[in-house]
Amino acid sequence: MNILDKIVADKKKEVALKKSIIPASQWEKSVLFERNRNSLAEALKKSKTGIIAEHKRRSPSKSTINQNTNVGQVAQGYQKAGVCGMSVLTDMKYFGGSLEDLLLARASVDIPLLRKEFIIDEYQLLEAKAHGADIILLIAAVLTTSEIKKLSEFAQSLNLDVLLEVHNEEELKKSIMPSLDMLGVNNRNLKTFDVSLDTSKELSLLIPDDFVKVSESGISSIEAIKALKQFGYKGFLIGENFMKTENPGQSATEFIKSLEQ
Ligand SMILES: O=C(O)c1ccccc1NCC(=O)[C@H](O)[C@H](O)COP(=O)(O)O
Repeated sequence: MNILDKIVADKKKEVALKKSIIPASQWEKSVLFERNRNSLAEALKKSKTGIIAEHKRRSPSKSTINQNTNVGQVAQGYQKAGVCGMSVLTDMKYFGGSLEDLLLARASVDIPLLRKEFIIDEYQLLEAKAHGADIILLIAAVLTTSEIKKLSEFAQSLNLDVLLEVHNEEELKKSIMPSLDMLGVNNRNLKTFDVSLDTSKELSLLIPDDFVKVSESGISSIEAIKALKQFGYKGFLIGENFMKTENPGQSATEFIKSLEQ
């Protein structure tokens, strides 16, 4: 079993347990359910820099990155830096995140917030909405075409942006549909952890122009972003490069300043 299979197997058990404890109807009572989304897709279309900064304490590929974070402070630092949006990992077992992290980030900033999670069930979309997310992630490697359709249409009915993530041509071909707002190419193979920015470059030509293109993972230099922009990318998801420093917000500020020069 590869790591992605393990994560998804654990996630299925976690979601089943949560559903047995907290009914979906409970999430619909959250005051955040009435909140209008702050669209990441729209922010990226207007932005010159396109940075989406992630809150990531640890990961299967890198183990501990930054255990001593205050998610509210990190969110404020990212907002002050001028990022287009923030990604908040909510998986506890493999990434040390939680839905509370998402809620604390929401309480601290107005920028678009992505719930970074392994979504397999509509219940998780209700949780995302109830904890202040503006965007949800769907990972093509773990979903069928009909699951992507069902989940993305449900997300849109909840007024959430949908970022669909692919890593190869097969995943891309099975996923393209009108209920997606952004297409993300993950440069990291989630089964082997190999990272190559060439993945974004190679797949870019196959992504229809009507989707906002996002390049994800392994990005740590201004040069890499300039090169990816040539391939039509408008968004750049960066986690470890900011989170491994003592002050992720400050690191994002310096990065964005260099990008603007
Ligand atoms: O980051 C991992 O090791 C990982 C392993 C298995 C599944 C997902 C994983 N990461 C999720 C992400 O996509 C990244 O956190 C995100 O793109 C930021 O990547 P980076 O800038 O390389 O931290």
